[in-house]
Amino acid sequence: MLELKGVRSGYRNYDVLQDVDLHVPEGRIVCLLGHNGAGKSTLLKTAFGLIPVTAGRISLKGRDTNHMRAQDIVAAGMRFVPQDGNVFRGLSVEDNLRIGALRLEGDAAQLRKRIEEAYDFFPILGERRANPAGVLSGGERQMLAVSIALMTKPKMLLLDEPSAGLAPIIVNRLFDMIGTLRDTLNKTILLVEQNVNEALRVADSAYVMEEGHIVFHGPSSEKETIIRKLWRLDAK
Ligand SMILES: Nc1ncnc2c1ncn2[C@@H]1O[C@H](COP(=O)(O)OP(=O)(O)OP(=O)(O)O)[C@@H](O)[C@H]1O
Repeated sequence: MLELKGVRSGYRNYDVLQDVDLHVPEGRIVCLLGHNGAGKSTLLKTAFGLIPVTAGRISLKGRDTNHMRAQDIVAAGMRFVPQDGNVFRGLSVEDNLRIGALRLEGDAAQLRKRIEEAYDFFPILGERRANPAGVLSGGERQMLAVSIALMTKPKMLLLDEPSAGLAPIIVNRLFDMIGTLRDTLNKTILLVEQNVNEALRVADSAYVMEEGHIVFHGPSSEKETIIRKLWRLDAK
C-alpha cells in the first residue's frame, strides 16, 4: 500500500530522514518506534506530503506521491491524524465530522450516512454529538480525531502517537479500536508510538528508527529484539 525507498527529507538545509526504506502492506498495521527526535513524525509528515522529499521515492498503491500535495494524497486514499491539534476544540463533535468529510459537504445524504457510520463505530461520539470537542476526554478526542479522518473513507491511516497523554486503561481500549479498524474496516495503518507493548500487541510488524535511520524491521512477535534495539543494547 505505502512504500518508501531511499527517502531523505527534513527541514531547511538538513535532512532528518536518511535513506529510509519502509513498506506498509495492505490491510496491515505497521508500527514505527524510536526515541524522541528519531524522526518518526518527520517520516509521517513526509509520507503525507507535508515535508518535501529531497531524495528517494514514495508511492501509495503503486502511484508516485513524491510531488503530490497533502490534499491530493487525501484524494488518493490516505489520511493523517497528527498528535496535536487534531480536532477543532471550539466546534461540536458533529461539526468536526462535517469538516472531516471535506468535499462531501454538498451531498447531504452521503454526509449524513458517513456521520451515522461514525456514531455506529463510536457510540460515545453520537452521545456527545452536540458537545464542543474541547470538553471531550482524551480518549474520546482521539476517537473523534480518527473519525474525522475516516469521513473520506481512506484506505490508509497515518496515526501519530494516538495514546499520548492517555490513562493506561484507555490506551488499552484505544489499541483494541485500532485493531478493529484493520480487522473490520480493512484499513491499512502506519502507527507511530511510544507505548511499545500496546503497539506491538496490535501491529503486524515494526520498524525501529534511530537518528533518521531504520535500524530494525521485523514482525511484532520479535519483541525482545525490538526492545533491545530501543534500549540500544545491541552492538551497532
Ligand atoms: N519544524 C522543524 N524544524 C526544524 N527541525 C525540526 C522540525 N520538526 C522536527 N525537527 C527536528 O527533526 C528531528 C526529528 O524530529 P521528529 O519530530 O520527527 O522526531 P520524533 O521521532 O517524531 O520525536 P517525538 O517522539 O519526540 O515526537 C529532531 O531533531 C527535531 O528537533
